[in-house]
Amino acid sequence: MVAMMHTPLRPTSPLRLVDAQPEPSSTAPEAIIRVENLSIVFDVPRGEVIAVDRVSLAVMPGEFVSLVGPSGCGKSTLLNAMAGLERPFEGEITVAGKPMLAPRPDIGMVFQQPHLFPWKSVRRNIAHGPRALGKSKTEALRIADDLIDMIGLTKFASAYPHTLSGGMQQRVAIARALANQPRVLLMDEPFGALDAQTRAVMQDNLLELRDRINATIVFVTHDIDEAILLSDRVLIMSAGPGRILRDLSVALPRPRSSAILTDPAYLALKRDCLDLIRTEGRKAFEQMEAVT
Ligand SMILES: Nc1ncnc2c1ncn2[C@@H]1O[C@H](COP(=O)(O)OP(=O)(O)OP(=O)(O)O)[C@@H](O)[C@H]1O
Repeated sequence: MVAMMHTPLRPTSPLRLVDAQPEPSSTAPEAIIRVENLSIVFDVPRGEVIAVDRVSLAVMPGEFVSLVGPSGCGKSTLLNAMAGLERPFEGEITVAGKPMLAPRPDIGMVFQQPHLFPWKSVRRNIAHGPRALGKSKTEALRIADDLIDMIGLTKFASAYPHTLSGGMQQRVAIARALANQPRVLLMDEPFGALDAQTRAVMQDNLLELRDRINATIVFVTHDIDEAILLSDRVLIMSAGPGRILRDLSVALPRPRSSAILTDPAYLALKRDCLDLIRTEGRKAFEQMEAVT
């Protein structure tokens, strides 16, 4: 297990969710991720799907932002675009001041499946990125060893992926994404394939890791508990075409633990979020039915 090193990011404040930004967030000058008027349209046999529709958002350095919304509302498409994986698009995406036109080593990505190299040990999976970026073997392995320590898998450094549990593999995938010391970590339902118990442990691990690496994280999830527990802000997306419906600031003190999940105030806020998502989900379903 990862050593506990909690640094409260914000002063203790009452439990509440509030609208994060009364003004368009894209006006913030020091954002590390800036999305301006982004639209992404896919050609499909029946015409076009507007996956993302004129979305603007900004993420500050060190922020943890979750994207939630009904299935098919464009969360993954938006995240992929931030990773430079989705072209062409209309609008503009800049990360650390540079336009996102292709994947970059300063932006790490973690998917629902770990996608590890099956023929490489844990250590070499994690060392792969630094090696590819020209680090010496010694340096790359040193980086890998530090991260293996951080994710609590020291005993498994020489193990091969197929011998690890799903949660352990996903920890390796996160370490591999961190090996290039990304300024931004993009995570697409990284715990979506895990059982509930492993998922809860992984959420705790990520909270601890995040305090240690201080990376900016954008996190896609279907799970509103997960979003509120982990995030500084939760962006709720609307059904197709994909738009940001609400931008909610999670004013919960850090360090956080799953104990907050039973707090009555938290539960009331969760209910508000779920109502919004349910309404959007119904709309998405009705739209799908109308098309098919
Ligand atoms: N490569 C593609 N070609 C055609 N349509 C696509 C493509 N990728 C996504 N879409 C469509 O774009 C819309 C948004 O998809 P996306 O995967 O981004 O949604 P999502 O919110 O991440 O969904 P889920 O929560 O189910 O993963 C959907 O209607 C989807 O069918």
